[in-house]
Amino acid sequence: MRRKMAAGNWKMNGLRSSLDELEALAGAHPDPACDVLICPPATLLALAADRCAGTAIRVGGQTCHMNVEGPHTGDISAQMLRDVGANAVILGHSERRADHEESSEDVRMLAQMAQAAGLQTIICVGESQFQREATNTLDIIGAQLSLSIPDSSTGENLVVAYEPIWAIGTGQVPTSDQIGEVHDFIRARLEQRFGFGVGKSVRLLYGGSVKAANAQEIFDISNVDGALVGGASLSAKDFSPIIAALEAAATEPAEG
Ligand SMILES: O=C[C@H](O)COP(=O)(O)O
Repeated sequence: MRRKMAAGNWKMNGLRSSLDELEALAGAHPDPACDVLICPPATLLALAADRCAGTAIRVGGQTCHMNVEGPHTGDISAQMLRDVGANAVILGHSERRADHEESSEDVRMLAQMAQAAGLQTIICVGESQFQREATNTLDIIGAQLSLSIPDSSTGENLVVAYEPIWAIGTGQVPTSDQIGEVHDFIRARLEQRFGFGVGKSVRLLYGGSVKAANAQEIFDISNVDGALVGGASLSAKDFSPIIAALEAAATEPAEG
């Protein structure tokens, strides 16, 4: 049975005072029935790792560079993330793909480096509103999966997050059927490429306007193993009920 995962992406939010939220979260979930990961901005990563030491919360980066070190002003390598205590890194988020023109080929190289450095890679895929309306969603997701995910992936070092771009930060959430269709498709593609064992063991997260109010319904969907949460992960008050909903789902038999 796949262990569920609640991942928080703080994006470009958070000052040192925000780290108090981690203590509140750790206090509310001392022994969670799911993985809990927080990905703060790089400025807070080392501090967050220190604050989370001895708790069930793990920390991760939001991207990394494809080289180990060198003349790349402003960039951070996977080894550097690992060095400050990160266990994971989000790669290929649609905001990175749009703001920094990261292609799926770029994402695959970043993921190779990150996996080689011992980081779990959360690789994001998702369609735009335009692509969904043109009924191209599965073609887009299929291409992103095959180009972004490296051959070095395993059930331990790969997590895939399905994040429809039109649902991110908008309050617009796909229907359960829409989420289920894409998650089932991703599962089938992973099984096809990596074999049944590995394909079945990779966790699939849904991301896009997940809140306490809709979490349970989303976690009941086939092949949804957790969530990648943006806005609602910024405070323990908002993230804690999402984790609780996932813990409740973790006690039910896995589907898919
Ligand atoms: O990485 C997280 C996602 O982009 C979702 O963000 P959101 O929960 O604020 O919609």
